[in-house]
Amino acid sequence: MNLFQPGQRGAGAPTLTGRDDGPEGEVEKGAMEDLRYQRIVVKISGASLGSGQALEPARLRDVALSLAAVHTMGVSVTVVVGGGNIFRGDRGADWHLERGRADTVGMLATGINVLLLEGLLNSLDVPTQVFSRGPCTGIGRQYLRDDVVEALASGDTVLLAGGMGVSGFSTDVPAVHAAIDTAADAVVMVKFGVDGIYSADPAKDPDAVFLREITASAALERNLRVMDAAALDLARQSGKPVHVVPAGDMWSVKCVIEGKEIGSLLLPS
Ligand SMILES: Nc1ncnc2c1ncn2[C@@H]1O[C@H](COP(=O)(O)OP(=O)(O)O)[C@@H](O)[C@H]1O
Ligand SMILES: O=c1ccn([C@@H]2O[C@H](COP(=O)(O)OP(=O)(O)O)[C@@H](O)[C@H]2O)c(=O)[nH]1
Repeated sequence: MNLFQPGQRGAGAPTLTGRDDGPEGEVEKGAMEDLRYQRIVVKISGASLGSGQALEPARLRDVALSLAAVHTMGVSVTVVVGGGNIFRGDRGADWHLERGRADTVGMLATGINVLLLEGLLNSLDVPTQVFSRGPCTGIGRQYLRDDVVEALASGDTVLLAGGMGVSGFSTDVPAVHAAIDTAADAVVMVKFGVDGIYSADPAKDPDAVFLREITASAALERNLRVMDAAALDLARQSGKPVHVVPAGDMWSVKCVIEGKEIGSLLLPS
């Protein structure tokens, strides 16, 4: 078992292109045909934005730098941001909230994260457009597929707030959904506290075994909880590959795009 800690490899003072991070930090623009993917959806788990705390500026900056590096490569990116660092619907009972209301709070939390991430990306000269659903409506523009596709075509990085905009989902679902909507090649899920998919939750089962690849059907059958079942099923149906990579390696998304072996691959079938 190999659980990464956030910031493990991002501790230096990375440049926009990540050139200070050794060979895997090098980013060259212009060789698009050499890249594994040219259009992706990145799901950022809220917990990645603050190790231990809800939000840490240094963690947000690492995430923004990693997305800036991907933008520099010329890759088209839609970013779906979670809210679990601030609030999750399944915590509602602690706050005497019924589930629907608690999910509304969770969706609003994704909006806070998106606004902060947008600010950091803009400070790095990454052009962004924010789209939103449900209770986050008013942050950026309403999510409309054609507008999102147009924003990506203009070269802007798209940020999505509010998940699907309705109760009962995690933000893993809108990540796969956005990949379908934007005809993305793949989804990259940046997960906190884990470096990929395991045979069981490695935080609970010391005998959990790392799985380099697994099909979505097998993950569903084995009830693996690295993402929610609805997202697994959507990945299976849509044929979109989903990479699960560690938040603790700030260049993990770039590594996936470059075709390097990192994390686990959920194969659609
Ligand atoms: N089969 C599994 N493989 C990997 N991680 C798993 C698995 N089942 C559950 N997990 C948990 O999923 C978490 C990552 O999901 P993430 O969305 O980042 O966190 P959260 O669900 O807390 O928001 C890890 O911290 C890990 O403990
Ligand atoms: O379409 C959605 C997406 C999210 N949520 C709520 O928002 C919370 C935060 O999202 P998520 O748990 O996916 O955040 P992450 O764990 O990825 O940070 C969830 O727990 C849900 O309560 C929701 O109700 N509908």
